[in-house]
Amino acid sequence: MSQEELALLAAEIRAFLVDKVSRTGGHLGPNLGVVEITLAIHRVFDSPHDAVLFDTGHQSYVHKMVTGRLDGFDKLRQRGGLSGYPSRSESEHDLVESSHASTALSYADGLATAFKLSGKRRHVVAVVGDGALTGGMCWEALNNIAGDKSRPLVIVVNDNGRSYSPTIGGLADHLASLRLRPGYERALESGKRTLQNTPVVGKPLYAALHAAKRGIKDALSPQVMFEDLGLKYFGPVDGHDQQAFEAALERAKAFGGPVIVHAVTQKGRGYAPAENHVADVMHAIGVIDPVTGKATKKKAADWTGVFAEEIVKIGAEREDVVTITAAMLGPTGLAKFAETYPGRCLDVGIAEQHAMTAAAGLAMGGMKPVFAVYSTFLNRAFDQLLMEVALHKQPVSIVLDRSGVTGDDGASHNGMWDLSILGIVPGMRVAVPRDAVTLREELRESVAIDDGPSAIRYGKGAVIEEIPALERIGVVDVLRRPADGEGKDVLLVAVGCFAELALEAAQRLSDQGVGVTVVDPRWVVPVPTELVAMAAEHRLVVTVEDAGRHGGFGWATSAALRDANLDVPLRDLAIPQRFLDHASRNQVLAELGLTAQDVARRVTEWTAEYLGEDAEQDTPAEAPAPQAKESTVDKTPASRSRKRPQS
Ligand SMILES: Cc1ncc(C[n+]2csc(CCOP(=O)(O)OP(=O)(O)O)c2C)c(N)n1
Ligand SMILES: CC(=O)[C@@H](O)[C@H](O)COP(=O)(O)O
Ligand SMILES: [Mg+2]
Repeated sequence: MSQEELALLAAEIRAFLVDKVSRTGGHLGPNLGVVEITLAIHRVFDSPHDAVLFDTGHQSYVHKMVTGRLDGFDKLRQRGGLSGYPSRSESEHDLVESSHASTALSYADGLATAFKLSGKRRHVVAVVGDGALTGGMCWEALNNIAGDKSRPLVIVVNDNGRSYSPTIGGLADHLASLRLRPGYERALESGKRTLQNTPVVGKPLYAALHAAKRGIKDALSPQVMFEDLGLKYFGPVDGHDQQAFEAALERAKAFGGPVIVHAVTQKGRGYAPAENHVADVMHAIGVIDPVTGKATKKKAADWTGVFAEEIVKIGAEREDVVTITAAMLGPTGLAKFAETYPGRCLDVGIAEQHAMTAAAGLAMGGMKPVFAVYSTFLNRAFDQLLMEVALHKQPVSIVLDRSGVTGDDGASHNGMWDLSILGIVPGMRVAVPRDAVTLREELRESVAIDDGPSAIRYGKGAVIEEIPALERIGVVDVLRRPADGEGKDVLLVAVGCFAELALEAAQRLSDQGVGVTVVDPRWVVPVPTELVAMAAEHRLVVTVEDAGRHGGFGWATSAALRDANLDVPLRDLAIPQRFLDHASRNQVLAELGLTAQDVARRVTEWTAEYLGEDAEQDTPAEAPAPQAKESTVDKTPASRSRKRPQS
């Protein structure tokens, strides 16, 4: 294609992105910014012979378009449709299922070594954003990449100055300084003239400052920074100037060793509503009107919003409260806090590990840190939580957003591992609110804890204002008791947002004559002792949670019942231990059998199995086959729960 044709193609791609992503939702801003660099990479390199990697992968839509997946965009991020990230099952051009940031350079280092060892002459090209580059893994990788200069490895730094919000920290300042370089040169020049012409200061000071110039330049120039690491650096290049960027890539390719090509791009490029979107230049959108860029559906009150409001109130009451985000100020609900209390909200970049240990340091220094993070990204900071926070009994509050099934972002973004990993941290306490009222309450309870770590977890989407309790016993809320004339057949333990589902299931069961008590444990780690006592009064315990089954709440409760020598049978409904395909949250939950109808159906089956014929009921006709995982732990043939004799 000629340069004119390429410019037309870029414009067509942008129009296509706006048209499709406005209908499905997805990562619009990042993809509008990488049109030219993606085309250039595919023109200069030979994918899939050459390995092309996108860090995080949310900016791989254009790559998908030019590798034969144009038709898939009608169902982007929907069940059975294109993934929102590179996907190995979709194309041989996708090498990794990226989506957790800052991994591409490590993959690239490994691939380049593998190609070298197997004698293959294949280039590796990794595109990494300025945001992703704030993650520690990138620097571990750069250190190793620079250690072997014989491998053809091209790192494209896609520098748009933003993660969601402007990228922060020393590295970001380094990159930003480049754009200001003419000003920097002029400042140096004028400083030089002023000093030379000032008789009192005179030549010695000028000489000293001149000697320091190299130091100043080091501090301001990313070129020096990368070259000091031993990496060849080309740039900065205008990442929207296709010809210039291709020329830089050709040079990088010819160089033959590890090289950084620094592309300056504009996130949201070419679509005014994105370019003018102050908060995050449409990093990730829902369905919008493509003309105005406005959301077509009114947003219901959500969990993040409730947290956002309450933490601002808590911040007013306690000056020691300091919040932390790993580059997700808006999405985790901390933007208002940061605005209200400047200096008391730390955006540390995509650096969850650092965030956790910095939180420990803040707590040691007398502050009350509140680290708000998506549940799936907590995985990154597990060791820091275990060793730096928990071992030192530091009162860090962790606020886990997007817990449980999130759906459309696919396997990596479901927050289904948090209870499993938090459950093994000594001294850890975890609350799971069921509604907005308990979220506010449990957040305050967490912030009040001063002798160790605690977490509060909630999911994606709308929140109910209040699901009232009949009574609180210890920390446990009783939401429903068996109707008059019904026995204490089933203790249905609903974790967090599943309270509503459990109440509906209980009503279905009551209609069949099964007596159900529904409780919300509120604090799920450790398992409340009151809950164990309640279990002893019932004939069957069923737990239902929006969390991974292995090591989840049902798992832990089962162990607690065993420890108490209780023989009451327990069945747990939770997310099975497998990676879940992308689809809407409700579709995924339905596929897992985590709906009120399915829960009622399973409990009906179990009551027949465990409670004998007196409780046997017909299975509701309309219920589909359930697939949620349940355990067989504590399955006893006894028709009554009983205290096991002490031995
Ligand atoms: C470990 C991890 N933490 C947080 C995120 C959430 N996240 C996704 S994209 C993004 C910003 C990425 O910025 P950058 O790499 O500069 O890419 P851009 O969107 O600007 O192109 C963040 C924080 C993530 N994907 N992985
Ligand atoms: C790429 C990434 O990790 C985030 O952008 C994520 O897709 C955001 O998800 P939410 O839309 O749930 O905030
Ligand atoms: Mg960026």
